[in-house]
Amino acid sequence: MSIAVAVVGAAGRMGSTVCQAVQDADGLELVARLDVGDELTLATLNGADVAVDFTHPAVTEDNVHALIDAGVDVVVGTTGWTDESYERVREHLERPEAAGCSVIIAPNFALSAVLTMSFAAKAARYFESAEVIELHHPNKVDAPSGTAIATARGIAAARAEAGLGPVPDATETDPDGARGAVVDGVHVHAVRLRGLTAHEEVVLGNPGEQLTIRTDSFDRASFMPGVVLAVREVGAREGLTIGLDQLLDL
Ligand SMILES: NC(=O)C1=CN([C@@H]2O[C@H](COP(=O)(O)OP(=O)(O)OC[C@H]3O[C@@H](n4cnc5c(N)ncnc54)[C@H](O)[C@@H]3O)[C@@H](O)[C@H]2O)C=CC1
Ligand SMILES: O=C(O)C1=N[C@H](C(=O)O)C[C@H](O)C1
Repeated sequence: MSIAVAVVGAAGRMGSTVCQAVQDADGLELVARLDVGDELTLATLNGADVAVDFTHPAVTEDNVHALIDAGVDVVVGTTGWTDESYERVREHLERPEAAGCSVIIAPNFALSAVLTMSFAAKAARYFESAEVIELHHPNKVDAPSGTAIATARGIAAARAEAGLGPVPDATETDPDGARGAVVDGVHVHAVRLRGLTAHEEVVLGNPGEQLTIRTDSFDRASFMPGVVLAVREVGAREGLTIGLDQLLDL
């Protein structure tokens, strides 16, 4: 039996690519293409088992709650999630009327990006310094990227677990924010450049040495195997899953 899939944000860069990937995937059937202005109801979802959301950070949480209310499993690639918004989804999924629904939210579905996050967290405890540089197309609406935030948080957690203190940094004056955003103590720098798609570099430093871990998504095709895997797996999971790494044997 095939899995019926609705795509929310279907007219966008990712949504349109996901529609094609679903149509090309064995055992998946595209039953609805929804975009801004469409309601998310049983009728518009057109019998979907799973809805995939690639929309906008300002609307994705509301979409997920509406999709759970409509009784479908949800796969989310949209960024902008916080501990608080994750918690609200978790609580929603625990309500009796949401029984049987599950949600996967991943800041990045590309294997190279998922491995970059994993390798960076593994390496972090061995280095005094760690910074994240993300580089994206100039149409991206949010900065830093969801992937960079997740990477920085993974590095920070590993450093804390290893008992490392703050990264060394003698900066005394930085009126214009040249040192970038600071996510859990890790500096994150965002580049927006015509010609790029989605890229990230993690730089880790010790006296006399540097480790660079880099991921490059040259094409949105890079995200599709991860999205299709999540669509296939979401029905077998319970509650909220955060990150594609949870579906891989890393
Ligand atoms: N997790 C991952 O692997 C990836 C995540 N992303 C994220 O996906 C999101 C979308 O990125 P793009 O496709 O590049 O953006 P986009 O701007 O090309 O597409 C977004 C689409 O969502 C639609 N939309 C906006 N509000 C809506 C609403 N309330 N209901 C339904 N549709 C609505 C827009 O009309 C548009 O068609 C961003 O947050 C981006 O960071 C992007 C690439 C990979
Ligand atoms: O907007 C994008 O393009 C991307 N967004 C995600 C993010 O913010 O991490 C994933 C990937 O970097 C592409």
